[in-house]
Amino acid sequence: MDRTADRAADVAPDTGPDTGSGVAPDADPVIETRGLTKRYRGGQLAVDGLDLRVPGGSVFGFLGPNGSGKTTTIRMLMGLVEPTSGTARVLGSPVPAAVRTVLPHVGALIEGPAPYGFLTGRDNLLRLDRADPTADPRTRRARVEGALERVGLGAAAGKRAKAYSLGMKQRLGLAAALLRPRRLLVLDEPTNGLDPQGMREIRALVRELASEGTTVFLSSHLLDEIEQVCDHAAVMARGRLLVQGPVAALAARARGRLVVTTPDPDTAARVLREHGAGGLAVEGERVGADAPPPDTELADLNTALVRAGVRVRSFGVERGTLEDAFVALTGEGFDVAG
Ligand SMILES: Nc1ncnc2c1ncn2[C@@H]1O[C@H](COP(=O)(O)OP(=O)(O)OP(=O)(O)O)[C@@H](O)[C@H]1O
Repeated sequence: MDRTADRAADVAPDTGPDTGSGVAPDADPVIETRGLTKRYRGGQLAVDGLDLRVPGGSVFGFLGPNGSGKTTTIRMLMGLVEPTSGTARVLGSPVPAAVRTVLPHVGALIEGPAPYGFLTGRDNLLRLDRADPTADPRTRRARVEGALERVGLGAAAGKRAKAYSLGMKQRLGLAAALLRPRRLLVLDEPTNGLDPQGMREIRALVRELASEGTTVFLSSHLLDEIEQVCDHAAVMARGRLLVQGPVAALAARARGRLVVTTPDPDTAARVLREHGAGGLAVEGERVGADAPPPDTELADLNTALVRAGVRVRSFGVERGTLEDAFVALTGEGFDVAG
């Protein structure tokens, strides 16, 4: 394993391009853990010395393959699982000690949502709202209708929940979390089991909520989901935090690939090799190589290709992705099956 994987690295917020998140780097953390660890009774070390910092106002992606410890972490943050050691603060208060004062400000969607199947979606929400002693009964209807509309369940509100698809149940769970204003939303794999359209809708909703100032902490095993929705991320593997920071800075750590498209791929590969390029791969008319070090003058490389008679159709460095960063950190592929 790469040595950098032995210690979680923080990526300095100001090293990457502007993420457009509007999150000040020194914003008070909404979630902060120190050495948070969970060893299950069977001896399984599910979370190992986690130092997590989620800035206020961020859309924070908690990324890792299945089994990397995301759900266990979320359960510790919500006071559902007792940590073996370490500390955690949510909205500035220690959990699990202060979980009763913290949780009313946190909307959580953990595990598969389990509405009452014999009740309609609307009646499920009315029931939940009624169970909340702080909810004003006079505004209950409006609150419930507002939450239903927000998640796109307005038209299906009168159907029994047992007739709902998984995606509709997921939305109903989100609507329940949105019945009162929340400072923090914690969503465990919110798009799991959804079709592409359902995924797009949930992602758009997450962005909308974030734009209103709610911090969103969402776990996912989907790299592209984190890149699309989140401005900050932490990457987990085997219970340990590999890296955290702004998504743009994380992706920038991966050097990306130099890609040349040409009808003369063999000559191009030879010239690149002669100029010290590593990781060469030829695929049809596409020649890829590890991106050269930042001090390399790309124009010189291009000139060398042309001088050698390579007809260059396109030439450039493709930006590194979070997946590249993950592979660089772990030396492994991002295996969603765990
Ligand atoms: N209640 C439990 N008892 C024993 N081991 C557990 C328990 N819950 C989870 N584990 C183990 O802890 C490790 C981390 O699991 P966890 O569910 O936190 O990971 P995850 O990243 O959320 O994965 P997934 O997306 O599959 O839920 C796994 O090896 C899992 O088998």
